Amino acid sequence: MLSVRDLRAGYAGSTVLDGVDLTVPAGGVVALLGRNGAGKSTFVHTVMGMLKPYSGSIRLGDRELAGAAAHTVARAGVAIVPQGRRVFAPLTVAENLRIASTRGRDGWTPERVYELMPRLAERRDNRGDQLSGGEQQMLAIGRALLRGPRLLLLDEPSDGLAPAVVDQVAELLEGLRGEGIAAVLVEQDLHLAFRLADEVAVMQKGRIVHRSSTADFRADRARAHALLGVG
Ligand SMILES: Nc1ncnc2c1ncn2[C@@H]1O[C@H](COP(=O)(O)OP(=O)(O)OP(=O)(O)O)[C@@H](O)[C@H]1O
Repeated sequence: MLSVRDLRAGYAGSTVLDGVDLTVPAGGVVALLGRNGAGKSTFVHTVMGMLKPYSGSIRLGDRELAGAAAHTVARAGVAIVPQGRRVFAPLTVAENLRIASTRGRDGWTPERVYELMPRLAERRDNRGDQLSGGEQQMLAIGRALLRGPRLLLLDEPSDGLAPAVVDQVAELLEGLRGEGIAAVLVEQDLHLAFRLADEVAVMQKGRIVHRSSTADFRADRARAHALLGVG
């Protein structure tokens, strides 16, 4: 589904991604873990076409996307839920969803998003900046779904949310499992990552240094500690 090979990218000539190899099977969820500054956000931005790679390959199915502009990558079926959520603050929930759903691909409509997230339906006339952090996160996910993605890039969906709200976001993302949407989940919250992901990839200094099933990763606490500095 997603197949990234020897991807190199960075900022103004500096190298952050130093030869990343990562595959995500159709419908599979891979948690991308790693310490601060490892290059996880840079990776999702590069896959999304927001940052042009220096070299390497990003294939979605049989389509090469390395170097393509973000709107081309989006049309190919990739959607991002960016870190910090980035909903349009002056627009209402309904307006935020409407501008994201110009194509209504794969049957995703605002009504279907409201069914999945009843809280958003209740808040449909509230402005983006009147929403709680959790509601903003749900709106950001709803906006991404309206693109009808085959691959969802989630950059720290738990960031800044209270544990109870993280739980709601987790339930929402679990509810998407049957949709066959593949996902790369960048996450510092290991409980959330383990709950949602089938597989774990660990990035260190712009390279993938470990890849295993989530179950295997969880079973080896010493290795998790060595890779992530956590117990
Ligand atoms: N816009 C930018 N311009 C220049 N350097 C950047 C930019 N964004 C990130 N970097 C640098 O790239 C490196 C990787 O950052 P990145 O945000 O990809 O890491 P990360 O693994 O997502 O970290 P975190 O877990 O803290 O979000 C860091 O050294 C960072 O300072």
